[in-house]
Amino acid sequence: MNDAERNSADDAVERVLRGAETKAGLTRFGSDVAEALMAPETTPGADSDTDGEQYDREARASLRRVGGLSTELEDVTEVEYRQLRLENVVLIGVYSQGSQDEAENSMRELAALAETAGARVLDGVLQRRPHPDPSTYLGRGKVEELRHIVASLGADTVVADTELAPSQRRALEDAIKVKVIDRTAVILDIFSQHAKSREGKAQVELAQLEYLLPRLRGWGESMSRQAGGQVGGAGAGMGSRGPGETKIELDRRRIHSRMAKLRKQITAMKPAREAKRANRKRNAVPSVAIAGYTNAGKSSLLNRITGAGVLVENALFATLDATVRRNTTADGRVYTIADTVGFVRNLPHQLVEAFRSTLEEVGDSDLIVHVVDAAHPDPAGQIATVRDVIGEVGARDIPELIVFNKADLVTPEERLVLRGLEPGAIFASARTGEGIPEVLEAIARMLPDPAVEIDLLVPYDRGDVVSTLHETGRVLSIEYDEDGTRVRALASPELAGQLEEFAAAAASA
Ligand SMILES: Nc1nc2c(ncn2[C@@H]2O[C@H](COP(=O)(O)OP(=O)(O)OP(=O)(O)O)[C@@H](O)[C@H]2O)c(=O)[nH]1
Ligand SMILES: [Mg+2]
Repeated sequence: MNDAERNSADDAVERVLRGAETKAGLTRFGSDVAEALMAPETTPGADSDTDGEQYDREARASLRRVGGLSTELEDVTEVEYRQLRLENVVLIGVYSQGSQDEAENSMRELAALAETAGARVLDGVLQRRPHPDPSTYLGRGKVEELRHIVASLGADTVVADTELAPSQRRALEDAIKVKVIDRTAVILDIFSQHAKSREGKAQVELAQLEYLLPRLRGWGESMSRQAGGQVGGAGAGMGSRGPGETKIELDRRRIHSRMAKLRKQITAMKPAREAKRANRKRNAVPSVAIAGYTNAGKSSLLNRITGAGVLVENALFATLDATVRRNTTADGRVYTIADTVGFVRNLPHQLVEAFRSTLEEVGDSDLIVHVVDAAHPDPAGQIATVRDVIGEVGARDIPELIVFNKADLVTPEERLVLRGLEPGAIFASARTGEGIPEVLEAIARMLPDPAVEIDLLVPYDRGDVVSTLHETGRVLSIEYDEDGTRVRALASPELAGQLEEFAAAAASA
């Protein structure tokens, strides 16, 4: 291990921490973090432009690209940045007997994820075996095949469809000679590009560091192995406390302290969120949460419904922060409607916390509009995944309205199948507007009614009371008397309490 190597390793961790602090949106797993994760000898910069085979490890390591590049990039716009960082990837997956369809769907989803992250997918390779190989993920023979595929396509990155153990990743990189990342890294990368709120950014950075930590150890092992080799048997004590080891300790401490700081920040943000929610509860405005699998068209549907300018992208995970809008039913009742982050199968456990803020929105809602992509190859699987997660956040008892979106893309036969799957569902298209009136009608019908029935006599100069009832209660009848407006309505207990004087007036009139 030479000085240049040590310095650039230094820079990599430096960049992760600094990049995430200053520009969370630009911290990419495909680049900065992955570089930090990588054993120095397998950095693509060392291999891609030269024939790495000609050099021994140490020589190649000395060709390794050093950190300056990413600092230069910090000034360019995100679009340019993403173009510059476009990677050419090959996907790999392992599936066991009898679940080929599922494996292929999972690969398609991984391809969509990779594209969302800004990569170009060149190919995908699936291997059928009972379990992934513990040392190289794919079996030995397939690894060799993969090496040829990667070389002939000119791919620079391989993405595995599950989470790889740090040692598997290293072994694969050694064999294939390009960067290897896993599904979790891709999702983290997307999250870091899309998190917009302070809380979202903090949650994502925390998840990134959590992911980084055990892999840092893997990296440390490879470094101390090298150090041990250099020092030899006589200096075993020194070798085991070599520079690499100390550096890892230092990085680990810095990461731990950064994580502690982030956790504190996140805890501090929670009260603000809860206050906001409590406020909504106090006003007794019913809330609707739009939930569903990623890319189902939730944001598009919300746009159609409310004309809200929520970001829509043909990319998974376009939405990372809950977006709440206000809407009214045809009969004038006000409700809030919130967009949420898309669900994904096998959500990496580090990311569950990053989802919490939007999942809470779902758990606290009065109605869940569950949007399903009608054109997806496996709608039943998607519905099941979403319902599982809904159950996990304690929202199982909340009424659910299934909307098959993208109805413009399905044939009448496919509709029949979907109808059989979910007889109560509504077919809609955020693109053509089909079914949107039915969705609005169903929301109005399924919103909970306020619980208390009240009779009021409201003086004519208190028109505000009548409009409040229209907005937050349900007006059953209305008559105009000479001494005021007589209203029979359903209202929340809170509102009924506030309007007691008018109830008394009605009773004594
Ligand atoms: N053909 C068709 N495409 C649609 C329809 N609704 C949405 N889309 C497309 O589907 C893609 C995803 O839409 P979004 O609204 O971003 O999906 P989302 O569920 O909010 O996705 P995330 O926020 O990433 O979870 C976009 O390319 C939309 O244009 C539809 O009714 N028909
Ligand atoms: Mg969205």
